[in-house]
Amino acid sequence: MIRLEHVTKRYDAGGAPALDDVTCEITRGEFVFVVGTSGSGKSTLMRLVTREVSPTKGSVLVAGRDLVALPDRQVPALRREIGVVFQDFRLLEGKTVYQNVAFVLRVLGTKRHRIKQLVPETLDLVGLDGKAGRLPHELSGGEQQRVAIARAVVKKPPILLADEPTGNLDPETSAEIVTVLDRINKTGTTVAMATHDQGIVDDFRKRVLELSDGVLVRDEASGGYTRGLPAYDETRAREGDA
Ligand SMILES: Nc1ncnc2c1ncn2[C@@H]1O[C@H](COP(=O)(O)OP(=O)(O)OP(=O)(O)O)[C@@H](O)[C@H]1O
Repeated sequence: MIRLEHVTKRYDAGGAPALDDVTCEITRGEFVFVVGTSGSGKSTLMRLVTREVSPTKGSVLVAGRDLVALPDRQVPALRREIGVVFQDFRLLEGKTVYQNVAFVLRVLGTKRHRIKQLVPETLDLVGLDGKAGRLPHELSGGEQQRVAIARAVVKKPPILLADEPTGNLDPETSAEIVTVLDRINKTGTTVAMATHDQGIVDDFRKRVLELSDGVLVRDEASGGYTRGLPAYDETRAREGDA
């Protein structure tokens, strides 16, 4: 679904690379945390996937497209396949929750009856049923982030990128937001979430990609598990039954 091959990104010619020879693959349906200290390259990785920036070297493949070769006129079609959530919720302040989410579909030219179906369904998915008529300033931070998530996924994109989505939230609300992302992942959406929050990474055992000064230094399932372990567990369970 997302593949980076030997990707180097330099914003300034001759400067230190924001990403340095990164190769990784996120397959369809995965949920991956992208971790690393501030400035390690997490946002750059996300921006490469949406083609906000292009690699200095290497290739980026997203949903079957080679983004280096992709003509500019096809970038909007690429972005229709990707929902994005940020740390600051970026809601339209004068519009209600419903209008914020419906706006995306209006821009895409979705038929009115379909909008009337999709918006409530999506508000329900993110746990905002009953809040459709509220304005953003009448919501808590966690609720505002749920609106932003609803807006990102209402067009049913196969990929959801979340860049520090819990950066402005307390630990309990952060866990609720990641639970919402996990629920969306379980509907089949591939999710990549950049975070500094070690507590979240520890609590939600997912694959972790760790960047350090632009270098991919870790790529593993969280909690010390390897991706082979579930099969081993099944064997143990059978032995336990016998
Ligand atoms: N538009 C830009 N122009 C120049 N340098 C940039 C630009 N964007 C990012 N950088 C640099 O690239 C490096 C990686 O930045 P990036 O934003 O990808 O890191 P990050 O891990 O997302 O950090 P944070 O957690 O603080 O958001 C940093 O050294 C940063 O200063």
